[in-house]
Amino acid sequence: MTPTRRGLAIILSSPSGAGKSTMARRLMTWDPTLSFSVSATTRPPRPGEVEGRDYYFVDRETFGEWIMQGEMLEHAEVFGNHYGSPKAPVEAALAAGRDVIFDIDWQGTQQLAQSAIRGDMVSIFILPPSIAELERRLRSRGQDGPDVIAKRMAKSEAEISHWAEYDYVLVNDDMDATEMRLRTLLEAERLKRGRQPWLSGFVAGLSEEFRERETT
Ligand SMILES: Nc1nc2c(ncn2[C@@H]2O[C@H](COP(=O)(O)OP(=O)(O)O)[C@@H](O)[C@H]2O)c(=O)[nH]1
Ligand SMILES: Nc1ncnc2c1ncn2[C@@H]1O[C@H](COP(=O)(O)OP(=O)(O)O)[C@@H](O)[C@H]1O
Repeated sequence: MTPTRRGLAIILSSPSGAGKSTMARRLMTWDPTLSFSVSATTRPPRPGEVEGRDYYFVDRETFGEWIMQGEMLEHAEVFGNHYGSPKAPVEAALAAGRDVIFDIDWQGTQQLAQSAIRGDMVSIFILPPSIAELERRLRSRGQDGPDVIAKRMAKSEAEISHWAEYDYVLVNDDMDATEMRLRTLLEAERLKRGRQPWLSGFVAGLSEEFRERETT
């Protein structure tokens, strides 16, 4: 069956540690039809990260080749490593009508806003409730050493300075509340673009209920 609509690109950005990966995971549990754009990176895997699920971990040479071959939708250097979104899986998902979540920085977001998918994208910036809490979250994640954490904290002000370039900005104070805000936002964006396939079935059910009332 030919899909009637293209999928929506949903961009999540934030300073490191504000909670965007957590929110991306929660949204995908809530709506399993969401697809995740698995980025390629030259940074080493963290404990527990899985190749092909969290990232494609590649060396600099391979990363450079992918760019040369035009296989990246966007790419950027962040914290001294290269990161980029492989084009083919994203295009396949969007063409099949699946919405795709991106966990990328402001540089990648700017590039996507100039790309062919710009008409079908919504960008969301996630702020921490405070800088002290941001640092606490980076430490409590327990996956980076003090030098890496210091580097990320040092870059967070510059990352935050791009907040106004996004369609929406959320403060991630309470996890459940932030997830609910994201769900509402996504539902509203889908509705706005006629992307709520379940609704026609739901309204058909209401009509059925009317008919049943008329006959009783
Ligand atoms: N432009 C771009 N940025 C990315 C991509 N993948 C990850 N990033 C960003 O790179 C930064 C570092 O990511 P990561 O090393 O996973 O650290 P974390 O943000 O602390 O979990 C974050 O701001 C990510 O959003 C990508 O494919 N493209
Ligand atoms: N609202 C929140 N309150 C408390 N801790 C949070 C909240 N959101 C995320 N965290 C925790 O903060 C840490 C960093 O979150 P993560 O999603 O990895 O951030 P990012 O992907 O933005 O770097 C994780 O340990 C996560 O469980």
